[in-house]
Amino acid sequence: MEKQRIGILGGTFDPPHLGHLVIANEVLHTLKLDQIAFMPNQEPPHKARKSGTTESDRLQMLELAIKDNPNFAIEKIELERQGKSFSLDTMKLLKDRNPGVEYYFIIGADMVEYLANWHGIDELINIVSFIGVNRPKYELESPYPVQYIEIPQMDISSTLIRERCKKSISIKYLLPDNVIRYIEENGLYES
Ligand SMILES: Nc1ncnc2c1ncn2[C@@H]1O[C@H](COP(=O)(O)OP(=O)(O)OP(=O)(O)O)[C@@H](O)[C@H]1O
Ligand SMILES: O=C(O)c1ccc[n+]([C@@H]2O[C@H](COP(=O)([O-])O)[C@@H](O)[C@H]2O)c1
Repeated sequence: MEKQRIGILGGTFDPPHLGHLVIANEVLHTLKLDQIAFMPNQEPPHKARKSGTTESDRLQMLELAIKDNPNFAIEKIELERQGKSFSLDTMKLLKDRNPGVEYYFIIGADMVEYLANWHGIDELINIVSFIGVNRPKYELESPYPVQYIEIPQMDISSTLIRERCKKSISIKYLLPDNVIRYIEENGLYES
């Protein structure tokens, strides 16, 4: 039987935005994958989260963001354990749980540049295939094996959205309307 092929888009998703959705869709179709699993981390290994949102906020926003796409799913494995979410630990666990699945780990160019600093990267590259996508202001170059996929450039980040909310600047069209409603109804990112 052929292995199932799943793309993992790991992230903090604080909040999820159109950049994430476009990446997922482009990689899904270019590589003809069976599914893209959005994988929210518990605690990002390389940056501090100061936005004040809860794990439940991030998860609910992600659920809203992907709900109309049958090829998108959420992988909650990193929310099951406390502490920094090192991708090596996660992917070993996922491979053990699902030996019949081939995993493609999708990263933006900022993470491609940072790959040398990932915990246990030399082991991780033997477990997953890395897929790199372009992102404005970052180079798509790495000494590690990364397959590059060209996507429409989008200079959108969660940081930009949080900053705009703080200054009461419109975030319309940068992320799905139902996620914007969640942010407004729950007063996220206001201070
Ligand atoms: N606009 C974008 N273009 C390309 N890749 C992106 C884009 N936004 C996010 N990514 C990639 O998606 C993954 C998850 O990103 P993350 O959830 O940290 O969003 P972010 O916008 O980078 O967040 P923050 O601004 O809070 O650092 C990372 O691999 C990141 O490189
Ligand atoms: O394992 C690591 O050392 C490591 C270092 C930096 C980032 N990552 C993972 O890369 C993904 C994108 O990170 P982020 O913070 O941009 O959302 C997310 O799944 C992180 O857990 C993993």
